[in-house]
Amino acid sequence: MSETRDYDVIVIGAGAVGENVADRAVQGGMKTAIVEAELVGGECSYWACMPSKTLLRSGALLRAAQRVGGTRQAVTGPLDVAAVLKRRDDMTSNWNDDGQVEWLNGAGIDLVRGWGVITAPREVTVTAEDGTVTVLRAKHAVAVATGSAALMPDIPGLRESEPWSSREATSVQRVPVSLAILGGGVVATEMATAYAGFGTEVHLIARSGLLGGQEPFAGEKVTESLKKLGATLHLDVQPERVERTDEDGFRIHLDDGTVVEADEFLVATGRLPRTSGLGLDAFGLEDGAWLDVDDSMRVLGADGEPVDGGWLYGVGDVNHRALLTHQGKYQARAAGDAIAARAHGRDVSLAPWGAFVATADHQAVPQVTFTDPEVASVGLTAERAQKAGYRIRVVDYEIGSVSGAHVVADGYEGTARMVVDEDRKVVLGVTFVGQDVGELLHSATVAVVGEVPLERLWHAVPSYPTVSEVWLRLLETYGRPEE
Ligand SMILES: Cc1cc2nc3c(=O)[nH]c(=O)nc-3n(C[C@H](O)[C@H](O)[C@H](O)COP(=O)(O)OP(=O)(O)OC[C@H]3O[C@@H](n4cnc5c(N)ncnc54)[C@H](O)[C@@H]3O)c2cc1C
Ligand SMILES: NC(=O)c1ccc[n+]([C@@H]2O[C@H](COP(=O)([O-])OP(=O)(O)OC[C@H]3O[C@@H](n4cnc5c(N)ncnc54)[C@H](O)[C@@H]3O)[C@@H](O)[C@H]2O)c1
Repeated sequence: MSETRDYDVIVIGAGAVGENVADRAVQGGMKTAIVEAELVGGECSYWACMPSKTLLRSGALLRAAQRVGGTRQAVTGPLDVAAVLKRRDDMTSNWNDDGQVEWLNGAGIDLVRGWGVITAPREVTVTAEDGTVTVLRAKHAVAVATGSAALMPDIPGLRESEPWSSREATSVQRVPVSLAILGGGVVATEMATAYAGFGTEVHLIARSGLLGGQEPFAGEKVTESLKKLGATLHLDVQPERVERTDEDGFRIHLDDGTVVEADEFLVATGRLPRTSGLGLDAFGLEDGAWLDVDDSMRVLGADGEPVDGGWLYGVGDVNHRALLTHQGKYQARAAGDAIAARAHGRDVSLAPWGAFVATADHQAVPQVTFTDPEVASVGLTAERAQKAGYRIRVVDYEIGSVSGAHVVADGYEGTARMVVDEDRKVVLGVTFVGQDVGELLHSATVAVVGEVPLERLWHAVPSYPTVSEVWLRLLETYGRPEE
């Protein structure tokens, strides 16, 4: 026997993204249910952003204190790793989602716990852990916000050796003496920074340089800093095979002949979409593939048209546009509002920068990588801008030469890059690398999204003495455009 319930909108996946789709739909007058198989709050709250940033924060502060005369003398002890883990446990509410469920209740969203599968157009069948089956029918839309999972590459012996994914690395209860990490991306570099700060012997194994896709100096500076933190870097190599040691550790054979041994092995080689077994193949979509969507997040079929008349949405990691919480939540606001507007028969324009579209996904995505130094970037790198056909000029400035940076840290080291569209005299992209630059990023995002002309940016005066004065230095280095 199964119960059937009717809604306007059903959201599958109660991560940060699904929660926001549901919230906007409810605010648009839609009766909405959200389906969740694990914890309400999803990856970000329990195994990604929040625990990882908490694991990084204490080490970052300790090092920041050691860079300032006066506190350097006062703060002399090592990190209290147990206290760091305790703070992380508090941040994840000990992997209990009561608080988030309370938020759903307050927002007027019905929670249905269990595994959701799309069993017919606008119909989701949910099987709870105890076997209870509930059939949910939506009058208007089903939004898939099922996120992504860690990708395990095909390396002989890797899967059988049961390495860590980001889930184990962020929820660790006993820090290992040694840790090997595979990957040169965001998860790998952040976790290498966190664990090196804990005193773990870290081996980072990457098939190329670090933080590919960012401006080259970002990866170079993070490489230097990881070495300073005591990590051993194995760059431009691949594991050939992996085996367990008699001591229950890992032995990783690299293709340059090096053998790395470590107590734990974190694989951080990207993500896979959580779309397998969701029932999407019945609508002509490939099972287990990323979802292709339009700017209002309607899932598109192979013909480039919204699937089955347009009731199916794909929001957040699952559409592979930008695997970031803030960008997924931005998509969610657009999708939730578009769903409600369409349900009310209102026109939903897909024109750029409107209320129902996630235009910024295309070339104005901000991201902070919380390594030490932090890497904060938005928009296009010089390489991407050139590939996109822009006529550009690149302006670099050493952040350490800014007075505000001298105050923040003795011998502050960092670099800023501004990529300018020479035809329109607007900023296409900005990258800051340095201590605490994450908090500087939103100024760049406003400049890029607002397409603020450089001549007007000269009138946006950064306060003295803050690190933000790097904006003035970038503009001065570029030269004042003539009227
Ligand atoms: C280690 C790490 C650190 C990160 N740090 C940052 C950061 O600092 N900043 C940032 O912006 N991004 C960060 N990210 C990326 C961020 O975590 C993701 O972009 C974000 O979690 C995506 O949200 P989502 O709601 O799309 O998916 P998820 O958070 O994965 O939520 C999807 C939910 O759907 C549920 N689900 C899946 N299938 C079903 C089904 N069939 N039925 C019912 N429920 C289902 C899952 O249980 C899950 O709760 C990090 C990622 C990792 C791995
Ligand atoms: N601070 C943040 O914003 C933050 C933090 C962590 C994760 N994230 C998000 O989570 C997503 C996943 O992070 P990630 O670090 O796993 O992915 P990533 O795409 O950033 O990096 C993957 C790395 O693995 C390497 N790789 C891929 N396949 C490989 C293979 N077969 N063998 C060896 N190396 C291989 C790549 O060269 C790359 O260096 C990212 O897209 C990121 O946006 C964001």
